[in-house]
Amino acid sequence: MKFEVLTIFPEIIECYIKHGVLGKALNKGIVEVKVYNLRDFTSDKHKKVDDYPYGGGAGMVMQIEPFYNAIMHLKADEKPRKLVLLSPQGRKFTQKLAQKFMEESKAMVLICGRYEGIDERVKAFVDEEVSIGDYVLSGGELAALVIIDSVVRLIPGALGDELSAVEDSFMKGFLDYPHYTRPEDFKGMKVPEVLLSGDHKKIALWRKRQALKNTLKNRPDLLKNLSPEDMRILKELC
Ligand SMILES: Nc1cc(-c2ccc3ccn(Cc4ccc(CN5CCCC5)cc4)c3c2)n[nH]1
Repeated sequence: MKFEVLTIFPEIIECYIKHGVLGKALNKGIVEVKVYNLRDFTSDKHKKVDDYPYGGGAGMVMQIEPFYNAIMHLKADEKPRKLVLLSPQGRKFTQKLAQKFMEESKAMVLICGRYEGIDERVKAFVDEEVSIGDYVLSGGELAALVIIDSVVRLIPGALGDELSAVEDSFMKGFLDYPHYTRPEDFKGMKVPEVLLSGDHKKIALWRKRQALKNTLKNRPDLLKNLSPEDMRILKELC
């Protein structure tokens, strides 16, 4: 899968993608990330990318021309790609949308604005407008990285054999169970006995109960379409 990122801060993207799972996926050739500096698609000597908003108002707005020039440059190879604009006003990004992007797109262009946003006319050239949450970031780059990271985790082989995105809690529809590792006793804080029992059936049931308990407490909105077994466990918790 190929990601092409349009931004005025390429370093933000370039720095992050070198590390962890993403870095490994890049080294394995499972993923390719190309970052383009929008200033390279300006036509003035000052490489201007923003201007005052028509109609007045605080802050600056990013001009359409650098976005248009960059998008036309990418489209010159006539390869299919999904163009995604990051914005506070976009469609909410979820694990389900990450799965859809991974399944449907061979290549994605992630368009990152800054300042108070970008000229509305850029939207005529994009396929999706996406928000990663109901809060205002300083620009689209962090949102782009969230999308790249969560989509790459879903690519078969990206996580290596020892990990699996399928186990990620949001894939199962509720929150994760608690995790513990050595030491067994840290200043009197002990690991739950069941996890030391070696009884895998009991451990699995304990984990399911804990996951449902966490979900009931923090994200009851996720508790729909439960299996009869999960519903039975949930009823015991109430
Ligand atoms: N999920 C998510 C995505 C983003 C995001 C994505 C792209 C850009 C480009 C610029 N900004 C900063 C920014 C600052 C202020 C406004 C305008 N105000 C917002 C609320 C009232 C009016 C808009 C935009 C971005 C933010 N933020 N959060």
